[in-house]
Amino acid sequence: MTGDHDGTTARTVRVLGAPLDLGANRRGVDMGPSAIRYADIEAELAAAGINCTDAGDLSVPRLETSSATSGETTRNANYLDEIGQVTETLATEVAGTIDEGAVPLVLGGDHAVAMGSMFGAARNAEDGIGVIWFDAHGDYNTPETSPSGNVHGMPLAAAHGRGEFADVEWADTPAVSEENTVLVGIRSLDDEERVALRESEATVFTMREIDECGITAVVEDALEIATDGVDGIHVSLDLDWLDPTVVPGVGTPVRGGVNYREAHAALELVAERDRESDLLRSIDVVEVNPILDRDNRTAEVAAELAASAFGKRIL
Ligand SMILES: NC(=[NH2+])NCCC[C@H](N)C(=O)O
Ligand SMILES: [Mn+2]
Ligand SMILES: [Mn+2]
Repeated sequence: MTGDHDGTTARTVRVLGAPLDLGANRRGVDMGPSAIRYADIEAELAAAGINCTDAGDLSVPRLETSSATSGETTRNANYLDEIGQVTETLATEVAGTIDEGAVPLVLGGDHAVAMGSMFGAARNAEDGIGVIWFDAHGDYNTPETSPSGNVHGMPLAAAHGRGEFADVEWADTPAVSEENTVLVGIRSLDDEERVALRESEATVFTMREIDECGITAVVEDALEIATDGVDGIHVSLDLDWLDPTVVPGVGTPVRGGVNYREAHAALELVAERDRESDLLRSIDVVEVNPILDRDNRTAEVAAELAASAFGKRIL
């Protein structure tokens, strides 16, 4: 558990910028942390009654100066070694933040940063952690199955130690419990990724389940499954979870996503459950690409959703 907290004692949040873009094949996502700060995440969190400190950005190798040639060192997982250097540092920061009794809010960067967040969140979690993965994509490829070689399509499979990731010690995170992993809002899977997800013990709520049961019922179920028997959960929010009409600034948009209110409803439920039972260990908010955005809209939505996850309410 991450400390006592009954709704009156506010959470302390530590913002960690992770401007990584080596996991995606479209540049610009490295500017995500700046854009989300520009959207005034601190004011949004203050409105949620949150004490917030900003630890700045991790240093990240630049593509321009990187000596790695994609694919050569690690088969079909571009820049995997460089990404590992970043996520190892991030994991240490995340674990340290949790030790201090604060909640790390990781601002991506591409979704590969979640490997570091989960690794750090799982450290010192005796009973393991659950994960709720809000995304259009499964991010369940491995180097063997990925059609793109982009590591941002692999972080969840990496945490579960699938395929080649079983031998990557900074990625494989046994304390991330597969049966406590829940994906929500999925609508784009590659063929082999679909097979891998079906085989896994993770629960997948696709857009179809949201259509049928509504976002509230789905997220309540997700919280139930993710928190069962573990020390807490990591929440990973890929902005492409939302419909591209709401968030134009993402690199891999997929139509048919959740709308603005559904997204808030989901994260408000996370906050509500956290108030009751103190389950939130860490959050990441990823894949905001300001180059593709319009008027910083996607970063604003990212900041607002983070505030909802930490308890900002309408009334
Ligand atoms: N975090 C993301 N936006 N992931 C997109 C992944 C897209 C595709 N499934 C791939 O593996 O290349
Ligand atoms: Mn995605
Ligand atoms: Mn993703």
